[in-house]
Amino acid sequence: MKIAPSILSADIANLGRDVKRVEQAGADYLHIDVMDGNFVPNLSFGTNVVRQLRGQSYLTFDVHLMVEHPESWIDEFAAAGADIIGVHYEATPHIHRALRMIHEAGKKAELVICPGTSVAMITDLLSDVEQVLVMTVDPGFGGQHFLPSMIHKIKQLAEIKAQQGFAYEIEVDGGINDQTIAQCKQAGATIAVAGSFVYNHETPAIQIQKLKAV
Ligand SMILES: O=C(CO)[C@@H](O)[C@H](O)COP(=O)(O)O
Ligand SMILES: [Fe+2]
Repeated sequence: MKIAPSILSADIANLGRDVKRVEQAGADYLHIDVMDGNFVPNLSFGTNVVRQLRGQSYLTFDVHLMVEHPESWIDEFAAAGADIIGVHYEATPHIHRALRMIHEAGKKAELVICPGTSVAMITDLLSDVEQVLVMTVDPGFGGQHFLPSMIHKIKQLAEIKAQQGFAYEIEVDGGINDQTIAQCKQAGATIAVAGSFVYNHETPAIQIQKLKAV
């Protein structure tokens, strides 16, 4: 599986150093959580953080937009250096337009679903995305417990992918550690985001190796 450390749990006063640490440890993506205080009850990073880190890292930037009306932000995050832009199904009545805008900006489109959204709601969109992100916690905070009841969605997405011949990656985000990642992998997930498991440890590289070993 690809590993995408989430900088939400990094030491923000030493963000550049913490990004280098996971880059050198073999991380595949860098997961950047963008929160607007409306769609989720928290604030995090803006375009300036993406732009500054872009100058320092060759990792694929996986930008998870937890903002209302993500259409207003797609071009700005694309210009700042995002490689993959994730938009929540629940964040806009015009999700198809948002996904199209990501492609028009030359980036990979990711569709994200909250725990309360079923796969049935997004089947008409699956041919239009490079990545689907199944939230395995309620979005907004790091360090929450994994919701095992989300596993069936990963299985459903993996089945549809095989049946229809789609190539989307299946990403999981929230409460991922060296135990829960195994369940996700078995269900068909191909990318795992991990924040607190990686960064709430004095040696993030050891944590990444543990995840990669699964
Ligand atoms: O999108 C989010 C939270 O809303 C995540 O990307 C978190 O950053 C994951 O943190 P952990 O659950 O791995 O600590
Ligand atoms: Fe995230």
